[in-house]
Amino acid sequence: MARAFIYVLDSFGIGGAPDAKAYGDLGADTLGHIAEFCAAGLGDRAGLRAGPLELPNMATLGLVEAAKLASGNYPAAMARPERFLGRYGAASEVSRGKDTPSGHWEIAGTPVMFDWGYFPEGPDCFPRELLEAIYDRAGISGSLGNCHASGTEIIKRFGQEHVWTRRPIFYTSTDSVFQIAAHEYHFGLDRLMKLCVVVRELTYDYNIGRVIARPFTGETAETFKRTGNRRDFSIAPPERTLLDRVNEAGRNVLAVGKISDIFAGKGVTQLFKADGNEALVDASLKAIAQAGDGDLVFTNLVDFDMLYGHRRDVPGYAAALEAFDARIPDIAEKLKPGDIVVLTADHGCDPTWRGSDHTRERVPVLVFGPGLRPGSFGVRDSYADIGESIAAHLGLAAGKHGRSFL
Ligand SMILES: O=P(O)(O)O[C@H]1O[C@H](CO)[C@@H](O)[C@H]1O
Ligand SMILES: [Mn+2]
Ligand SMILES: [Mn+2]
Repeated sequence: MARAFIYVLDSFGIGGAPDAKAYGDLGADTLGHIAEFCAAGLGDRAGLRAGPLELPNMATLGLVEAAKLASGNYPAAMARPERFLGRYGAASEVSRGKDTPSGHWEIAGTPVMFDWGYFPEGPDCFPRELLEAIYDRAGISGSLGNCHASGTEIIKRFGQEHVWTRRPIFYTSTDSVFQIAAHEYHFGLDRLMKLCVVVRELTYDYNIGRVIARPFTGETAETFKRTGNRRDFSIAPPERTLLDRVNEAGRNVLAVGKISDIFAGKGVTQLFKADGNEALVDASLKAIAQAGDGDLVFTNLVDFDMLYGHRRDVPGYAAALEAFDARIPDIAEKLKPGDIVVLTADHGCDPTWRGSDHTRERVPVLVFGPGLRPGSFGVRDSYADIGESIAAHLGLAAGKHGRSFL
């Protein structure tokens, strides 16, 4: 029996990317800064959490050692275990984008060696001819926003006008994304999804990685709230990924959360949708219970990034890490001989950093399973080593990128 379970803690970087400076991210360190803030009493929030960051299970799997390998520093005030229950290391990203698809595809053995298209900073960031084509094809009279923005801020700013005019809110970020916020009832969820399909079609020529539907509810700037009905319309990965390779070998890929969207459905056998980290972990446990010999369960935990990293919310991020850490025994309990679990991340999103975008960082790679020999495999040059290690574990032929550390 050999099965593999990947959990991507979306945006859980551990600093130290060798090329961080080129991204304006020199010194960014998601874990390091959260630990530092918590140690200084800046991670407290009444009713949520207090004190130094405590991640006892991930620490036992090698997290603090991985952080030291990646950034040169131990995270502040975190306990350092003497014995480890997992194999650990850190990995740098070779893909040029510090975005979700680039990170996930590289984890799945397929780095992105081309440049994505981006929309420039400043007002009217979308080309006029693209907007005209969208209005024409979708039958809408115009749009609001049309700038770089944080998704929660922009619905506060334009939500009311959107409800009055029914014009969708268009915005982007330093990622290769075209995001569309619209009210679930006043605009309509189905209408938003159809609009995204049109925009997806029209943005292939601009080499845009994702069109993202960001539905929200509420009636005032104070009560507007994004819902769990977000959907990502991604372009397909440029080459076969680990998911296709598992699939072509006649095995199943069980995709939990955003994974299927991120891979444009390619190689996915079965989809498990859930909203929020807790429900996503529950869904992953169901997937694990169903997984057979040779199967892959691939889970994305989006809250770290969407609710806390982009929102620059240190206590929120710390509490979410602590909550996930407490679920690790639930995962460990489900393991059978021959199973391996990989905990990793797709990029950083340091909640102490300027702005609201992702940060270029190394990521932790924590591997555990019955009978797996503990110890360090050092800093890997590419996330692709993760995909190759899983491929080797599942008995698949070697791929084009990366080397197994198992
Ligand atoms: O600010 P919100 O809407 O959460 O957007 C963020 O989410 C996008 C996709 O993950 C990123 O590109 C960033 O813009
Ligand atoms: Mn991400
Ligand atoms: Mn993000």
